[in-house]
Amino acid sequence: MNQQVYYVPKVNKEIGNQVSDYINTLTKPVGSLGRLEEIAIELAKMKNEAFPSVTPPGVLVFAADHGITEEGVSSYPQAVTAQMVLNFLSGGAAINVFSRQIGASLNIIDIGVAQDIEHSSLINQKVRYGTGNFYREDAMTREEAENAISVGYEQGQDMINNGAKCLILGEMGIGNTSASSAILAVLSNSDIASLVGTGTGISQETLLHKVAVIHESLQKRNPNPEDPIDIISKVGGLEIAGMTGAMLAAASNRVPVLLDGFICTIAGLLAKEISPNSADYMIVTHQSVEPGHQLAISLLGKKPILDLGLRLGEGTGAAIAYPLIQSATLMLKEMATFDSAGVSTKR
Ligand SMILES: O=C(O)c1ccc[n+]([C@@H]2O[C@H](COP(=O)([O-])O)[C@@H](O)[C@H]2O)c1
Ligand SMILES: Cc1cc2nc[nH]c2cc1C
Repeated sequence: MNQQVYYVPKVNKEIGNQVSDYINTLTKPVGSLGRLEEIAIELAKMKNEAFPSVTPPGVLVFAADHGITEEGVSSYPQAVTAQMVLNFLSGGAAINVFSRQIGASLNIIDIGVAQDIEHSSLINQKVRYGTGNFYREDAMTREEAENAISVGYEQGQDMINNGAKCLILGEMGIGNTSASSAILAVLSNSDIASLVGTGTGISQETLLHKVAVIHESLQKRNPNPEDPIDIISKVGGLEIAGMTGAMLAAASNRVPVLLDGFICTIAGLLAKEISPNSADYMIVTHQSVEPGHQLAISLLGKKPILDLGLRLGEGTGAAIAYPLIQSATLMLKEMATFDSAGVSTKR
């Protein structure tokens, strides 16, 4: 296997206990800020700081194409990936709107779009022109899978070096719910039919076809469940591997990562396979409509914050949840304690 090693420190449980005690001294009934209190404690453990900050956030959107689209598994043509990249670059996509709303820098990375795109703001890190159609051939070579992870790692590191205090990861790739479902079936040893969803919105008839295509592909490709690089190279996606790499960079730097929907969470599972401690730096921001998402979240050992019926991708759900995570940090930093405010704790 000879896989590259990514060092990720353990989170600091001790500081988590201290912050938990401190939260109980703030001017509110004990436990009354519910999930926000848990998030504040998690952030403190990740950052090894009593008063962690997540401001400013940095958003990375990885775009790539999927050869499996040749099998008719998506309701949109492959060309939409490149068209949406241009839309991201001109500021009109949902992730542009929400990134502006939360004051985030937004980087768009072409890690494997099937056509050349010329734009001064595009980060061109194309590993190859889309994946191979995994119904007929491997999605990519092992080397390409490793390169895509390295590209993601470098992009994550750059965003952190430029001052991002948390990373929001998103993707764009027509066909990537098929790749993600295939990866999840391998990692969870589950029946593919229970995981596959309608992605961008296919009919029930096409859904049955999608299940059959992925089922047969898995039999033909037979990825090794113990080897995440093998899984990526057989049935994966370049943008998925890119997000995995960015998550490893964040975790190595003790920077929290806000996970978006189904595809992003699958990248999280791969990062956890590569470096188990990395999962401790991930926050699952929402529950996507894709049926496999619930299983993926539970394999990460997480609870989603929001359930808004989202199925867009691009990092949008994570950007929408960001203000709540910021609220958790501001609660810690700005609320008065009973002592300092002269408020009584007992009747
Ligand atoms: O994030 C999600 O949970 C999600 C669920 C369904 C679809 N998507 C987006 O839709 C595209 C993949 O859908 P599909 O049907 O082409 O496999 C891809 O660009 C994703 O960003 C995203
Ligand atoms: C229009 C469109 C926008 C998207 N953003 C993420 N995935 C997408 C898929 C489509 C089809």
